[in-house]
Amino acid sequence: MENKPPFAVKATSRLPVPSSLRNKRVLSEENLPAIDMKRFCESSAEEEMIHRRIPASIATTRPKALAVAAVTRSQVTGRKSVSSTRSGFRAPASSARVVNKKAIPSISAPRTAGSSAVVATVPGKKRAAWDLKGQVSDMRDKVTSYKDKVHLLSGDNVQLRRNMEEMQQRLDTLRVENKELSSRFCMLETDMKTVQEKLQQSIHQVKELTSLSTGQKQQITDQLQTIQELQEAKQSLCRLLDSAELKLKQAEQENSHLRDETKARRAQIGDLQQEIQEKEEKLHMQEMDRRHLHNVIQELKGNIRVFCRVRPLLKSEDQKNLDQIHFPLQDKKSLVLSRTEESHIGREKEDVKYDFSFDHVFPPLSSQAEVFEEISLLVQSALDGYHVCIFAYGQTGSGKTYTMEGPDDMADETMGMIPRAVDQIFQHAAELKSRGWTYKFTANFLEIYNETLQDLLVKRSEKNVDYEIKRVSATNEELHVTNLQYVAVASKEEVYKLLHSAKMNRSVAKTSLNDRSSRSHSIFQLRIEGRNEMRDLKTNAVLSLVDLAGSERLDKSLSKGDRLKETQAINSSLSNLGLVITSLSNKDTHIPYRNSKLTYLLQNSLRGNSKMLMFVNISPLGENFSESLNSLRFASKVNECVVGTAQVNRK
Ligand SMILES: Nc1ncnc2c1ncn2[C@@H]1O[C@H](COP(=O)(O)OP(=O)(O)OP(=O)(O)O)[C@@H](O)[C@H]1O
Repeated sequence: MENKPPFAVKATSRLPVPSSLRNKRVLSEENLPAIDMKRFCESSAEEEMIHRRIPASIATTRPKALAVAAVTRSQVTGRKSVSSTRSGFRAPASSARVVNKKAIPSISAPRTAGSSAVVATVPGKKRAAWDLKGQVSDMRDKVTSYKDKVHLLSGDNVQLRRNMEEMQQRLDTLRVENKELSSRFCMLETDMKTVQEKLQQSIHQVKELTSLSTGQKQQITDQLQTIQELQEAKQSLCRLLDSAELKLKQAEQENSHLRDETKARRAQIGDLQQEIQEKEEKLHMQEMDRRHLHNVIQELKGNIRVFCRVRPLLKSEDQKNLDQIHFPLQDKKSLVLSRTEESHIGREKEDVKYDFSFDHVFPPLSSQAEVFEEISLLVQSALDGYHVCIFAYGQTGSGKTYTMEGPDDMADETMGMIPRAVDQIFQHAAELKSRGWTYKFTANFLEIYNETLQDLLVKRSEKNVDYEIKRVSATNEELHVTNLQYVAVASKEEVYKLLHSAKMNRSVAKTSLNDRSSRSHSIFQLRIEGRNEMRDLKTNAVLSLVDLAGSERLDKSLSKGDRLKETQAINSSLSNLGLVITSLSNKDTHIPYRNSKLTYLLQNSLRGNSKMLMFVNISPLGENFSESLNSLRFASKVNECVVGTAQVNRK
């Protein structure tokens, strides 16, 4: 900050100014009156400050008066002026003159009068030495004149004292004013400091604002650039929008065209749907007719049919040991068993022929597929809601298991009737889905050994439970076996897994129980529950596929212990099966189902309203002739039976 003199500040200040200074504005050395410096020097330090402001000219005012006196004295005494130097106030005469003229005009008047009196008393001539009187008179005059001068100077002195008092008063006033001004100055300085601080703050703020503004300017520049980019993007989007709108218009036109087309198509679909409905109805009627005709054929054929299958000679078997089996006609229904027997009289040997005719005869080279083709319609009946039961009857080793299940190393070609039937059932069920049919399947697999039931889906080690055949309820004729595994299956693969595990469980038994599998009946059952929501139809049927125990008769003399018991049990159940079929054929009031576990379990599938098929399996070996003959005779009896008309289990 610039250090300006305080008076300069006062000159620009708007604070009130004392009247004595109002016209002078600035207190200068010219305006100050003459001051008694002796007294002035005795004043306080504050006064000293003022003294410093008083120019030297003021100090010279006193020596001026003394100088006049000194000059006059020198003139009187005739000595050279020394007093002026003695006073200690040496000032140039010119400055004394300036003070006299400008600073104190009021004092000069009495002094002027005094000086004129001194001048008047000085004579122009010198008195002669002898004129002592004259000289005394002159001296007296001089004394008188000096007295006057003293008197005048006393007056001057009084006047000067008055002036000095006035000046002192003025000085006091000025001091007060100065004090006020100082305090104001202090206040102003404080104000100024505050203002300066504010100014600094403002400058700082300005700087900050400037930097902020620079940043904002940059931001604005960036934003302007962004705006430009956005505008460009907007323009390109507008172009896209235009093209999209154009496309939309085209699409709308296309859409309305398509709508018209859809309308026409819908009408077409309506017509077609009606047509489909009519055709479906027709198809349904045809299906019903098919089932009816199928049933009629079954009836004509008899509800129980018998197929004879002769197994081929195995590699391990002797070719010479071949039995005399002939297939005389091409109708695939006849079979002739012949051998040379002794005549009645015992002298001659004669060829004896045994003719048999069945629903179908399969020679040794018949494939599994050919056999299944003949039973597939029967299997289909199970999906239609008929109980179906297929047996394999024959002596041990005649090919029953091969026919029903297939060989151990099963392939697609050698698959037996059970896996083929399962395959067909699931395939047809899937096809019938489009006609509104949905099916639920439940499988079980058991064996009957010595008139006891065993679950083939459970490992033998876990079989410590009793299996009892019971009716589901008093009003429901359906049967179930307690503790037996009834497994819900949804695909043929799931059933194949069950068949495999049953085979494994059975093979364990085979080694531990002396080929028990040949001595037991194995029964695979698949319950098929169909539902047609559209037509509110339900079907419920059981497909039973049975591999019967070997039917050979053992020499009673050789049968002992368990073997005898087994044989008796097998013979009992097989003969009971024959009895049941005969009773059905005879339309007996009592059918002896309860005589064996086999007939009791299969009673619902052995009724007149069910469909039955018996495979009679024959060994080609000559050594098995008698057993083959027995089997064929049994099968012929069954084949002669007419057990009634099959009925669909439909609600
Ligand atoms: N049609 C056939 N083609 C080829 N091999 C056959 C045929 N039928 C049976 N076999 C074979 O004959 C043998 C005996 O057949 P399988 O075991 O099926 O007789 P089984 O009557 O079931 O005997 P078991 O009462 O002891 O079970 C098996 O090795 C089997 O592979």
